[in-house]
Amino acid sequence: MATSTTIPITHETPRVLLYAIERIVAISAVRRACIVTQKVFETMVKGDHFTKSDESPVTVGDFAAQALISQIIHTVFPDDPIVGEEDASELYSPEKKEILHNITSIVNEGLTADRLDYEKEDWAIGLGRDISPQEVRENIDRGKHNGGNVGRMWTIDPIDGTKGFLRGGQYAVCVSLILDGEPVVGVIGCPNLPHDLNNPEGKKGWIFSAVKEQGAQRFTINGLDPIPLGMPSVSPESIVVLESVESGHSSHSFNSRVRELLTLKEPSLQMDSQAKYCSLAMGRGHLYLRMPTRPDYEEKIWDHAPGALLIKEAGGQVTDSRGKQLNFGLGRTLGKNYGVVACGSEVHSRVIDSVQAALEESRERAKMN
Ligand SMILES: Nc1ncnc2c1ncn2[C@@H]1O[C@H](COP(=O)(O)O)[C@@H](OP(=O)(O)O)[C@H]1O
Ligand SMILES: [Mg+2]
Ligand SMILES: [Mg+2]
Ligand SMILES: [Mg+2]
Repeated sequence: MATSTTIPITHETPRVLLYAIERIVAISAVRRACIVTQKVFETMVKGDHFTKSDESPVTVGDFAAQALISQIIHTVFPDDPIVGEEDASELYSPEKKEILHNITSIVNEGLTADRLDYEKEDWAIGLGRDISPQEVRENIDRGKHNGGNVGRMWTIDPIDGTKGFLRGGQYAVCVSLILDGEPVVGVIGCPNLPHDLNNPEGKKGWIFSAVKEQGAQRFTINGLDPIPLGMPSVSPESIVVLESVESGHSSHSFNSRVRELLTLKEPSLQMDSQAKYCSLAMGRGHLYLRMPTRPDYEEKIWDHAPGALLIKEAGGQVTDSRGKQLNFGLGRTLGKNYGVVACGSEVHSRVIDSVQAALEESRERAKMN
Protein backbone atom coordinates (compact mmCIF):
# COMPACT_ATOMS: atom_id res chain seq x y z
CA MET A 1 0.00 0.00 0.00
CA ALA A 2 1.23 3.53 -0.78
CA THR A 3 2.31 5.69 2.10
CA SER A 4 2.01 9.09 0.45
CA THR A 5 -0.33 10.87 -1.87
CA THR A 6 0.09 13.39 -4.68
CA ILE A 7 -2.76 15.60 -3.37
CA PRO A 8 -1.61 17.80 -0.52
CA ILE A 9 -3.96 17.87 2.45
CA THR A 10 -3.62 21.63 2.47
CA HIS A 11 -1.04 23.91 0.94
CA GLU A 12 0.59 24.45 4.33
CA THR A 13 0.54 21.18 6.21
CA PRO A 14 3.05 18.61 4.98
CA ARG A 15 3.02 17.08 8.53
CA VAL A 16 -0.13 15.06 8.06
CA LEU A 17 -0.43 11.73 6.49
CA LEU A 18 -2.93 10.35 8.99
CA TYR A 19 -5.90 9.12 6.93
CA ALA A 20 -4.16 10.26 3.71
CA ILE A 21 -4.87 6.97 1.93
CA GLU A 22 -8.43 6.78 3.30
CA ARG A 23 -9.08 10.31 2.04
CA ILE A 24 -7.71 9.67 -1.43
CA VAL A 25 -9.55 6.33 -1.76
CA ALA A 26 -12.80 8.05 -0.76
CA ILE A 27 -12.17 10.89 -3.23
CA SER A 28 -11.47 8.41 -6.02
CA ALA A 29 -14.61 6.40 -5.22
CA VAL A 30 -16.80 9.50 -4.95
CA ARG A 31 -15.47 11.02 -8.18
CA ARG A 32 -16.09 7.80 -10.11
CA ALA A 33 -19.58 7.49 -8.60
CA CYS A 34 -20.32 11.09 -9.64
CA ILE A 35 -19.32 10.26 -13.22
CA VAL A 36 -21.56 7.20 -13.39
CA THR A 37 -24.57 8.80 -11.69
CA GLN A 38 -24.39 11.73 -14.13
CA LYS A 39 -24.37 9.21 -17.01
CA VAL A 40 -27.34 7.38 -15.48
CA PHE A 41 -29.22 10.68 -15.25
CA GLU A 42 -28.50 11.56 -18.88
CA THR A 43 -29.82 8.23 -20.15
CA MET A 44 -32.62 7.83 -17.62
CA VAL A 45 -36.21 7.80 -18.76
CA LYS A 46 -38.27 10.29 -16.76
CA GLY A 47 -39.67 8.77 -13.55
CA ASP A 48 -37.40 5.71 -13.88
CA HIS A 49 -37.11 4.44 -10.31
CA PHE A 50 -38.22 1.71 -7.90
CA THR A 51 -40.07 2.38 -4.68
CA LYS A 52 -38.63 0.95 -1.44
CA SER A 53 -40.71 -0.43 1.44
CA ASP A 54 -40.60 3.00 3.17
CA GLU A 55 -42.05 4.54 -0.05
CA SER A 56 -38.77 6.33 -0.84
CA PRO A 57 -37.30 6.12 -4.36
CA VAL A 58 -34.16 4.25 -5.43
CA THR A 59 -32.64 4.24 -8.93
CA VAL A 60 -30.15 2.20 -10.93
CA GLY A 61 -27.75 5.06 -10.11
CA ASP A 62 -28.07 4.48 -6.32
CA PHE A 63 -27.33 0.74 -6.68
CA ALA A 64 -24.45 1.26 -9.13
CA ALA A 65 -22.82 3.99 -7.05
CA GLN A 66 -23.02 1.94 -3.82
CA ALA A 67 -21.53 -1.12 -5.55
CA LEU A 68 -18.73 0.94 -7.09
CA ILE A 69 -17.80 2.76 -3.88
CA SER A 70 -18.01 -0.41 -1.78
CA GLN A 71 -15.78 -2.27 -4.27
CA ILE A 72 -13.11 0.45 -4.20
CA ILE A 73 -13.11 0.78 -0.40
CA HIS A 74 -13.18 -2.97 0.21
CA THR A 75 -10.24 -3.63 -2.13
CA VAL A 76 -8.00 -1.30 -0.11
CA PHE A 77 -9.47 -1.87 3.37
CA PRO A 78 -10.88 -5.43 3.34
CA ASP A 79 -11.39 -5.54 7.12
CA ASP A 80 -13.41 -2.32 7.42
CA PRO A 81 -17.18 -2.71 7.84
CA ILE A 82 -19.49 -0.55 5.74
CA VAL A 83 -22.82 1.05 6.63
CA GLY A 84 -24.50 1.75 3.29
CA GLU A 85 -27.99 3.00 2.60
CA GLU A 86 -28.97 0.49 -0.08
CA ASP A 87 -29.25 -3.31 -0.07
CA ALA A 88 -29.43 -5.71 -2.99
CA SER A 89 -32.51 -7.71 -1.94
CA GLU A 90 -34.43 -6.28 -4.94
CA LEU A 91 -31.76 -7.56 -7.31
CA TYR A 92 -32.02 -11.33 -6.73
CA SER A 93 -35.28 -12.13 -8.53
CA PRO A 94 -35.05 -13.54 -12.10
CA GLU A 95 -37.13 -10.67 -13.51
CA LYS A 96 -34.51 -8.18 -12.25
CA LYS A 97 -31.71 -9.96 -14.16
CA GLU A 98 -31.62 -7.39 -16.94
CA ILE A 99 -31.54 -4.50 -14.47
CA LEU A 100 -28.70 -6.19 -12.56
CA HIS A 101 -26.75 -6.55 -15.82
CA ASN A 102 -27.38 -2.92 -16.62
CA ILE A 103 -26.12 -1.92 -13.14
CA THR A 104 -23.06 -4.16 -13.59
CA SER A 105 -22.04 -2.49 -16.86
CA ILE A 106 -22.44 0.95 -15.24
CA VAL A 107 -20.25 -0.13 -12.28
CA ASN A 108 -17.62 -1.50 -14.64
CA GLU A 109 -17.59 1.74 -16.64
CA GLY A 110 -16.87 3.50 -13.35
CA LEU A 111 -14.14 1.05 -12.34
CA THR A 112 -12.36 1.19 -15.69
CA ALA A 113 -12.65 4.95 -16.41
CA ASP A 114 -9.32 6.70 -17.04
CA ARG A 115 -7.14 7.15 -13.97
CA LEU A 116 -6.15 10.54 -12.65
CA ASP A 117 -2.59 10.96 -11.38
CA TYR A 118 -3.45 10.17 -7.76
CA GLU A 119 -5.03 6.90 -8.93
CA LYS A 120 -1.72 5.63 -10.31
CA GLU A 121 -0.46 4.69 -6.84
CA ASP A 122 -0.27 1.24 -5.27
CA TRP A 123 -3.64 1.40 -3.51
CA ALA A 124 -5.45 1.68 -6.85
CA ILE A 125 -4.70 -1.88 -8.03
CA GLY A 126 -8.42 -2.72 -7.82
CA LEU A 127 -9.31 -0.15 -10.45
CA GLY A 128 -9.45 -1.28 -14.05
CA ARG A 129 -10.88 -4.75 -13.38
CA ASP A 130 -14.45 -5.65 -14.35
CA ILE A 131 -16.62 -7.28 -11.68
CA SER A 132 -19.49 -9.76 -12.12
CA PRO A 133 -23.21 -9.24 -11.37
CA GLN A 134 -22.77 -11.48 -8.32
CA GLU A 135 -19.92 -9.26 -7.07
CA VAL A 136 -22.12 -6.20 -7.66
CA ARG A 137 -24.75 -7.65 -5.30
CA GLU A 138 -22.11 -8.63 -2.74
CA ASN A 139 -20.65 -5.12 -2.85
CA ILE A 140 -24.05 -3.54 -2.29
CA ASP A 141 -24.89 -5.94 0.55
CA ARG A 142 -21.57 -5.28 2.25
CA GLY A 143 -23.29 -2.08 3.42
CA LYS A 144 -25.50 -3.97 5.88
CA HIS A 145 -23.27 -3.37 8.90
CA ASN A 146 -25.20 -2.24 11.97
CA GLY A 147 -22.86 0.57 13.00
CA GLY A 148 -21.75 1.20 16.58
CA ASN A 149 -19.11 3.06 18.54
CA VAL A 150 -16.15 0.67 18.38
CA GLY A 151 -13.43 0.73 15.73
CA ARG A 152 -13.51 1.82 12.10
CA MET A 153 -16.48 1.81 9.77
CA TRP A 154 -17.37 3.54 6.52
CA THR A 155 -20.70 5.08 5.59
CA ILE A 156 -21.95 5.29 2.01
CA ASP A 157 -24.91 7.27 0.77
CA PRO A 158 -24.50 6.55 -2.95
CA ILE A 159 -27.04 9.18 -3.98
CA ASP A 160 -28.15 11.46 -1.19
CA GLY A 161 -31.22 13.38 -2.31
CA THR A 162 -32.53 10.74 -4.73
CA LYS A 163 -35.66 12.90 -5.14
CA GLY A 164 -33.45 15.82 -6.16
CA PHE A 165 -31.50 13.54 -8.52
CA LEU A 166 -34.76 12.48 -10.21
CA ARG A 167 -35.83 16.13 -10.57
CA GLY A 168 -32.48 17.14 -12.06
CA GLY A 169 -31.78 19.14 -8.88
CA GLN A 170 -29.01 18.85 -6.34
CA TYR A 171 -27.82 15.47 -5.13
CA ALA A 172 -24.65 14.28 -3.41
CA VAL A 173 -22.44 11.18 -3.36
CA CYS A 174 -21.40 10.84 0.28
CA VAL A 175 -18.73 8.75 1.99
CA SER A 176 -17.31 8.94 5.50
CA LEU A 177 -14.93 7.03 7.71
CA ILE A 178 -16.00 6.87 11.35
CA LEU A 179 -13.63 5.88 14.16
CA ASP A 180 -15.10 4.92 17.56
CA GLY A 181 -18.31 6.78 16.69
CA GLU A 182 -16.63 9.95 15.41
CA PRO A 183 -16.35 10.94 11.72
CA VAL A 184 -12.66 11.33 10.81
CA VAL A 185 -12.83 11.50 7.00
CA GLY A 186 -15.68 12.89 4.93
CA VAL A 187 -15.98 13.22 1.17
CA ILE A 188 -19.01 14.59 -0.69
CA GLY A 189 -19.40 14.91 -4.46
CA CYS A 190 -21.99 17.39 -5.77
CA PRO A 191 -22.10 16.97 -9.56
CA ASN A 192 -24.83 19.61 -10.03
CA LEU A 193 -23.44 22.34 -7.79
CA PRO A 194 -22.42 25.31 -10.03
CA HIS A 195 -18.83 26.51 -10.00
CA ASP A 196 -20.12 30.06 -10.03
CA LEU A 197 -23.34 30.81 -8.16
CA ASN A 198 -23.98 33.78 -10.46
CA ASN A 199 -23.86 31.50 -13.46
CA PRO A 200 -26.02 28.48 -12.53
CA GLU A 201 -26.07 27.24 -16.14
CA GLY A 202 -22.27 27.32 -16.40
CA LYS A 203 -19.78 24.63 -15.34
CA LYS A 204 -20.85 22.39 -12.44
CA GLY A 205 -19.46 19.84 -10.05
CA TRP A 206 -17.51 20.10 -6.79
CA ILE A 207 -15.93 17.54 -4.52
CA PHE A 208 -15.57 18.43 -0.84
CA SER A 209 -13.28 16.66 1.57
CA ALA A 210 -12.51 16.97 5.25
CA VAL A 211 -10.22 15.12 7.64
CA LYS A 212 -10.45 15.46 11.41
CA GLU A 213 -8.13 18.22 12.64
CA GLN A 214 -6.72 18.70 9.11
CA GLY A 215 -9.27 21.11 7.66
CA ALA A 216 -11.64 20.98 4.72
CA GLN A 217 -11.22 21.66 1.01
CA ARG A 218 -13.15 21.68 -2.21
CA PHE A 219 -11.97 21.02 -5.75
CA THR A 220 -13.62 20.57 -9.13
CA ILE A 221 -14.57 17.01 -10.08
CA ASN A 222 -11.44 16.41 -12.15
CA GLY A 223 -9.34 19.06 -10.50
CA LEU A 224 -6.48 18.52 -8.12
CA ASP A 225 -5.96 21.99 -6.68
CA PRO A 226 -7.75 22.08 -3.36
CA ILE A 227 -9.30 25.36 -2.22
CA PRO A 228 -9.33 25.49 1.60
CA LEU A 229 -12.77 26.01 3.15
CA GLY A 230 -13.42 28.35 6.05
CA MET A 231 -16.88 29.57 6.90
CA PRO A 232 -17.12 33.37 6.72
CA SER A 233 -18.63 35.03 9.78
CA VAL A 234 -22.08 36.52 9.28
CA SER A 235 -24.05 39.15 11.14
CA PRO A 236 -27.12 37.51 12.71
CA GLU A 237 -29.66 39.54 10.66
CA SER A 238 -28.05 38.53 7.32
CA ILE A 239 -28.34 34.78 7.90
CA VAL A 240 -29.70 32.76 4.97
CA VAL A 241 -31.34 29.52 6.08
CA LEU A 242 -30.70 26.36 4.06
CA GLU A 243 -33.45 23.75 4.10
CA SER A 244 -34.64 20.63 2.24
CA VAL A 245 -36.77 21.01 -0.86
CA GLU A 246 -38.95 18.18 0.47
CA SER A 247 -41.27 19.43 3.22
CA GLY A 248 -41.70 15.80 4.31
CA HIS A 249 -38.00 15.62 5.26
CA SER A 250 -37.80 18.72 7.45
CA SER A 251 -40.37 21.16 8.77
CA HIS A 252 -40.58 24.28 6.60
CA SER A 253 -43.15 25.89 8.92
CA PHE A 254 -40.85 25.47 11.93
CA ASN A 255 -38.02 27.06 9.97
CA SER A 256 -40.28 30.03 9.08
CA ARG A 257 -40.98 30.62 12.74
CA VAL A 258 -37.29 30.44 13.64
CA ARG A 259 -36.57 32.95 10.86
CA GLU A 260 -39.20 35.28 12.36
CA LEU A 261 -37.73 34.92 15.85
CA LEU A 262 -34.26 35.67 14.49
CA THR A 263 -35.74 38.60 12.47
CA LEU A 264 -34.17 37.35 9.27
CA LYS A 265 -35.03 39.14 6.05
CA GLU A 266 -33.46 36.93 3.42
CA PRO A 267 -35.61 34.10 1.99
CA SER A 268 -34.56 30.49 2.70
CA LEU A 269 -32.48 28.63 0.17
CA GLN A 270 -34.04 25.23 -0.58
CA MET A 271 -31.73 22.49 -1.76
CA ASP A 272 -31.75 18.69 -1.75
CA SER A 273 -29.09 16.52 -0.11
CA GLN A 274 -25.84 17.16 1.77
CA ALA A 275 -25.12 19.80 -0.87
CA LYS A 276 -26.63 21.98 1.90
CA TYR A 277 -23.66 21.23 4.19
CA CYS A 278 -21.33 21.92 1.25
CA SER A 279 -23.03 25.23 0.43
CA LEU A 280 -22.79 26.22 4.06
CA ALA A 281 -19.07 25.41 4.13
CA MET A 282 -18.61 27.65 1.06
CA GLY A 283 -20.56 30.55 2.59
CA ARG A 284 -23.55 30.09 0.26
CA GLY A 285 -26.12 30.12 3.07
CA HIS A 286 -25.38 30.32 6.78
CA LEU A 287 -27.69 28.04 8.74
CA TYR A 288 -28.81 24.51 7.89
CA LEU A 289 -31.91 23.78 9.92
CA ARG A 290 -33.52 20.34 9.79
CA MET A 291 -36.32 19.74 12.26
CA PRO A 292 -38.36 16.53 12.20
CA THR A 293 -41.76 16.28 10.57
CA ARG A 294 -42.63 13.00 12.34
CA PRO A 295 -41.68 11.88 15.85
CA ASP A 296 -40.77 8.32 14.80
CA TYR A 297 -38.27 9.10 12.00
CA GLU A 298 -34.62 8.56 12.94
CA GLU A 299 -32.01 10.46 10.92
CA LYS A 300 -29.54 8.14 9.19
CA ILE A 301 -25.81 8.39 9.96
CA TRP A 302 -24.90 8.41 6.23
CA ASP A 303 -27.09 11.52 5.75
CA HIS A 304 -24.96 13.57 8.16
CA ALA A 305 -21.52 12.07 8.96
CA PRO A 306 -19.47 13.59 6.09
CA GLY A 307 -21.43 16.87 6.13
CA ALA A 308 -21.05 17.33 9.87
CA LEU A 309 -17.26 16.78 9.66
CA LEU A 310 -17.02 19.20 6.73
CA ILE A 311 -18.71 21.97 8.73
CA LYS A 312 -16.63 21.29 11.82
CA GLU A 313 -13.40 21.40 9.82
CA ALA A 314 -14.54 24.58 8.02
CA GLY A 315 -14.87 26.21 11.46
CA GLY A 316 -18.61 25.82 12.06
CA GLN A 317 -20.72 23.90 14.54
CA VAL A 318 -23.18 21.02 14.07
CA THR A 319 -25.49 19.91 16.89
CA ASP A 320 -29.03 18.80 17.47
CA SER A 321 -31.73 21.34 18.40
CA ARG A 322 -30.64 21.21 22.08
CA GLY A 323 -27.05 22.07 21.24
CA LYS A 324 -25.86 18.46 21.81
CA GLN A 325 -23.31 16.73 19.56
CA LEU A 326 -24.78 14.32 16.98
CA ASN A 327 -24.02 10.75 18.07
CA PHE A 328 -22.74 8.61 15.19
CA GLY A 329 -22.02 5.62 17.44
CA LEU A 330 -25.58 4.47 18.17
CA GLY A 331 -26.09 2.27 15.11
CA ARG A 332 -27.35 3.03 11.62
CA THR A 333 -29.30 6.06 12.86
CA LEU A 334 -28.69 9.06 15.10
CA GLY A 335 -31.35 7.69 17.46
CA LYS A 336 -34.10 9.92 18.83
CA ASN A 337 -34.57 12.79 16.44
CA TYR A 338 -34.03 16.22 17.90
CA GLY A 339 -33.19 17.78 14.55
CA VAL A 340 -29.95 19.15 13.15
CA VAL A 341 -28.58 22.69 13.45
CA ALA A 342 -25.43 23.57 11.48
CA CYS A 343 -24.03 27.10 11.31
CA GLY A 344 -21.09 29.34 12.11
CA SER A 345 -19.84 29.12 15.70
CA GLU A 346 -20.49 32.83 16.34
CA VAL A 347 -24.26 32.54 15.75
CA HIS A 348 -24.83 29.01 17.04
CA SER A 349 -26.01 29.76 20.59
CA ARG A 350 -28.38 32.48 19.37
CA VAL A 351 -29.87 30.04 16.83
CA ILE A 352 -30.30 27.32 19.48
CA ASP A 353 -32.15 29.83 21.73
CA SER A 354 -34.58 30.67 18.90
CA VAL A 355 -35.06 27.00 18.01
CA GLN A 356 -35.84 26.23 21.66
CA ALA A 357 -38.27 29.18 21.82
CA ALA A 358 -40.07 27.94 18.69
CA LEU A 359 -40.23 24.42 20.18
CA GLU A 360 -41.72 25.80 23.40
CA GLU A 361 -44.39 27.62 21.36
CA SER A 362 -45.27 24.37 19.54
CA ARG A 363 -45.56 22.56 22.90
CA GLU A 364 -47.86 25.30 24.25
CA ARG A 365 -50.02 25.11 21.10
CA ALA A 366 -50.22 21.31 21.39
CA LYS A 367 -51.38 21.63 25.03
CA MET A 368 -54.18 23.99 24.03
CA ASN A 369 -55.48 21.71 21.25
N1 LIG B 1 -39.38 11.67 7.02
C1 LIG B 1 -38.11 12.00 6.85
N2 LIG B 1 -37.51 12.88 7.69
C2 LIG B 1 -36.22 13.24 7.53
N3 LIG B 1 -35.42 12.74 6.56
C3 LIG B 1 -35.96 11.86 5.70
C4 LIG B 1 -37.31 11.43 5.79
N4 LIG B 1 -37.53 10.55 4.80
C5 LIG B 1 -36.36 10.42 4.13
N5 LIG B 1 -35.41 11.20 4.66
C6 LIG B 1 -34.02 11.34 4.30
O1 LIG B 1 -33.84 12.59 3.65
C7 LIG B 1 -32.73 12.43 2.78
C8 LIG B 1 -32.70 13.55 1.76
O2 LIG B 1 -32.54 14.74 2.48
P1 LIG B 1 -32.87 16.14 1.83
O3 LIG B 1 -34.31 16.41 2.03
O4 LIG B 1 -31.99 17.04 2.64
O5 LIG B 1 -32.49 16.08 0.40
C9 LIG B 1 -32.97 11.09 2.18
O6 LIG B 1 -31.75 10.61 1.71
P2 LIG B 1 -31.72 9.75 0.33
O7 LIG B 1 -32.18 10.63 -0.76
O8 LIG B 1 -30.29 9.38 0.27
O9 LIG B 1 -32.62 8.58 0.59
C10 LIG B 1 -33.52 10.26 3.35
O10 LIG B 1 -32.54 9.50 4.01
MG1 LIG C 1 -32.84 6.86 -0.14
MG1 LIG D 1 -29.43 10.29 2.02
MG1 LIG E 1 -29.33 7.90 -0.75
